[in-house]
Parts: sequence; C-alpha cells; structure tokens
Amino acid sequence: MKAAIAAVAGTRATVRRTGDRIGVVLDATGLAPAARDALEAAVKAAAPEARVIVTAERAQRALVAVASGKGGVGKSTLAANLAIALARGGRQVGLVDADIYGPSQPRLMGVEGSRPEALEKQLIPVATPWGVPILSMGQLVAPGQAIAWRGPMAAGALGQLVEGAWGAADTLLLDLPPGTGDVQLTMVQKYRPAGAVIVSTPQDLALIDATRAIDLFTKAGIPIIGLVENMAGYVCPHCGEASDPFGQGGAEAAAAELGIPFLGRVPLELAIRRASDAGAPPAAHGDDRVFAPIAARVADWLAAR
Ligand SMILES: Nc1ncnc2c1ncn2[C@@H]1O[C@H](COP(=O)(O)OP(=O)(O)OP(=O)(O)O)[C@@H](O)[C@H]1O
Repeated sequence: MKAAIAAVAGTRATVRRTGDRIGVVLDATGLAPAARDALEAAVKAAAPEARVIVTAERAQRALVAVASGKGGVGKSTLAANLAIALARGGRQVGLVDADIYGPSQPRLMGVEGSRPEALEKQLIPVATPWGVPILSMGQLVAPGQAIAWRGPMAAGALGQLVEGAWGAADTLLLDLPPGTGDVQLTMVQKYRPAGAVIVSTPQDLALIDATRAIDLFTKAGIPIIGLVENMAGYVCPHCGEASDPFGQGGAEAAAAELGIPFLGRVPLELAIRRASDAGAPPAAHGDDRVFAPIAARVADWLAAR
C-alpha cells in the first residue's frame, strides 16, 4: 500500500501505523485548495482503509484569539458564530475551545459528548455539522474536572488542542478562558495569535475588564483586531420593541477611546440563546445579519496583514 500511496503523493505522504490502524499525513504546503483536495482524494482512492490527514506549514495558519475580561459576556457564543461566519465567508476554519472553566463549544457546535481520536499522540479535530471542526477541553475531561487544573497542567492540555491535526485549516479561532490569568498569558506568549477579538457587554464594569484583556495582548505585542459588543440591546420577542438594558453605545465609545476598531454589536436576543443551547449557532442560517458583518471585518483584517 505504501507504494500505491507514494505513486500518487510522492514525498508529500508519510505513512504511519498505530496498532492496526494506518494513517497518512499529507503535506499540502504551497498547494492551492483544488490541488490539495485532488491530492487528498487520490490518496484516499489508493488507500481506502487509511485515515488521511492533510497538513500545511503552520506559518500559513492564522490563530485568532477570542477573549474577554470576565466570564458570562458571551465570548463562547461569539467564538462559535464567528468561526461559522468566517467559514461561510470562504476561510477554512477550526475552533479551539481553550476555556478550561466552562468548555461549552461541543454543546454550542452540536457535538456534545464527542471525543477526539488521536493518531500518534496528535488529536484529530471533531467534525461538526457547520463545517468547522473543533477540539475542546470539554472533550478531554469529565464535566467540571478541568476547573481544578493548575497552570502547567492546563497549559499542557491546551497545547495539545492547538497542535492538533488541523489539516487544511487556514484560520484557528481560539476561545480563551475568561479573564487575564496565567493560562491566558501562557497561551498568548507560546502561540502568539495573529490578533485578538475582545468581547464585552455594554456596562462600564465589563468595559473596564475588557481593557485588562486588551492590555494582556498589547503587552505581549499581539495586535487587537477589534472589540465586539455583545448583548447590546434587547429585542422583545413578543412586540419586537428594542430597548437597551445596559445602556447604548458604551462599547463603541470605549473602542474609540482605546484606539481600537469596533467590529460590531450583537443584540441580546432570546433566539440567539435558544439556538446556541440547541447546538445550532445562528450564524449558520442563511438570514444571519449579525455575525456575518463582524466576520467580514475580521477576514478583511486577516487578509490585510
Ligand atoms: N447575544 C446574546 N443573546 C442572548 N443570549 C446570549 C447572547 N450571548 C450569549 N448569550 C447567552 O449567555 C450565556 C453566556 O454566554 P457564553 O457562554 O457565550 O459566555 P462566555 O463569556 O463564554 O461565558 P464563560 O465565562 O462561561 O466562558 C449563554 O447562555 C448564552 O447562550
């Protein structure tokens, strides 16, 4: 079989055996998407029983951190929807759920209870119905267990997620734990994201926390892509009236004051929570007008780097 694989993929293929399982790692560095897909299909045809993983040089993959100064502001919701909206916009996106305190991406992305397989100690991201594969702390440990982890142990496990077999993904969204502690700092220093998206709710206090998150990145020399305001205004599901329980315009003004781009606002909407809880992020729907424009700004930023 090795010969059959070599005949179609030459030196781009490395064949590995784990027990009775055969894996082929394909180096697609420098190939255009169509050529990469053709190569992968040829190898799968030559070795139907093998698991094929496509990799490309890591330098081509942009890591985007999604961070917040405190918990509960909707960082995970935004990360899931942003990942899907970026994928719908044409990027190849993977999602890393590094939130050790509340890893919620398996539920948000509709693959609750999934476990990633490993090939030669490298984790294989789990496919989701939304075209964005994920790896989550929640897939590695029992519910509620990770929160007790100390810094180095957590950092080690998080490293496994980032260094998973992300194949052709050109963009990796990193849902960081809320706050500005050691885990966040280690992640930022070790993996040096291309940029960070900061999520905040409109209240003053949340914005002060967001400023701390911004500081964490700027001190490490990581550019801020921009600020997203979540739970920005409440749309009544009965009468459709919009109100602003936490005030209006605070995050945009704060972004201007801090000299960072404002990426947009996400309304506080029952439908968003319901869809998220049901594992069907609203960004996956054709009528999404909320997350697509935010993702477009992030994509533009990435393209202009
Ligand atoms: N725009 C929104 N409209 C309605 N509900 C929302 C919105 N954004 C988030 N939520 C809900 O608020 C709760 C907290 O959101 P989420 O888990 O994304 O926050 P987080 O900042 O990631 O929290 P954690 O600190 O636990 O990581 C969830 O129940 C989510 O469905």
